[in-house]
Amino acid sequence: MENVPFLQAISISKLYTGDISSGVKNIDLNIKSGIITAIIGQSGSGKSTLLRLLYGLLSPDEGTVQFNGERIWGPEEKLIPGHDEMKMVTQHTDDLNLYARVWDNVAVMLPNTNVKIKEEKTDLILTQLNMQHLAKKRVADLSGGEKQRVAIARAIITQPKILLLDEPFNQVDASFREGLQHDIREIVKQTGLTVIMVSHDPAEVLSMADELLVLQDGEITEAGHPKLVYQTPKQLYTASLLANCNILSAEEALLCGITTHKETVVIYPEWIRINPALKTNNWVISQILFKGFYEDIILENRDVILRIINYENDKYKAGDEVALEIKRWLEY
Ligand SMILES: Nc1ncnc2c1ncn2[C@@H]1O[C@H](COP(=O)(O)OP(=O)(O)OP(=O)(O)O)[C@@H](O)[C@H]1O
Repeated sequence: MENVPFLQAISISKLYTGDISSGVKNIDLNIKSGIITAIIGQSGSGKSTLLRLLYGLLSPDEGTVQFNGERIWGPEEKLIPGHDEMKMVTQHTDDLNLYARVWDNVAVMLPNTNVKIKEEKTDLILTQLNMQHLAKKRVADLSGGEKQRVAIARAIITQPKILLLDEPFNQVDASFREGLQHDIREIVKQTGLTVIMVSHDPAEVLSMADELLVLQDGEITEAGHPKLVYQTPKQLYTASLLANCNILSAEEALLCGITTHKETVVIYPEWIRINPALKTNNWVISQILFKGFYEDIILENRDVILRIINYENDKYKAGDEVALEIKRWLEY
């Protein structure tokens, strides 16, 4: 079939108990195949609801979801909710057999028709997810992050067309999270798997996603490549979700030399630098926070506070008076 959208939501709405402030509203969506689409939004913005609607775990009140042109039926219409060609992993790993080995927990997802293929595929997926060393361990003896890897391996081994991830890295500590994110990206690249992930972690969605959807109060308010959405967010909501930005009123922005007719000015920390060549030393460093290979510097000018990133550690100290160069800003 040519030109049939891969996964499409057509004007779907789902309101819980008739409450118009919960759920999702009138969402039109085209998920492209073979890429990672990330959905980001504040807590309660409807991310999980949207994911469950796409998977068929919830029925929309209005609209339809179509996968390869066929309607996805919700739990009211289907005995076993969900879709055969999709797998969903959440932060709960309840369906793992705690007392069985990791290898068996993964292998059990495949049929017994060809034991050799079953063994090869299980070994392959454990290698792809860098967990061969865990193969013989009991799931009960694993850390939260390792259990999460097992859940992802179980989902991927059946070769679904779509993998839905609902905050799957929450249990995984920061040092292992990046490894797992990298492994999933590699699998997407190698196999053409389509991933739809929900997260509230900007670093995660910016580094993993090919396409970013921003959800606000149950509606998609922005969509696009993460770099584009980050650099030129259309809404203040998006900027404050994605960046730890400085938000100033128009009056406060005057202290940065910015004149605007809009209400609010947003300056990302990396758009500001201390420039010793400028002689207007009207900002005072109030705090320097050591962050490893960089520092967060907090500056004050009257009642206005700015946070900037400085990669030249130890060049400045609290109390220094400095001049700032603002390279870019956004107005709302
Ligand atoms: N089963 C339910 N019954 C009633 N209200 C619900 C139900 N599930 C979710 N909601 C409400 O719908 C809104 C969206 O919830 P949802 O879980 O989709 O948001 P979310 O963006 O995934 O939030 P979080 O990041 O906190 O997980 C919230 O206001 C939530 O309280």
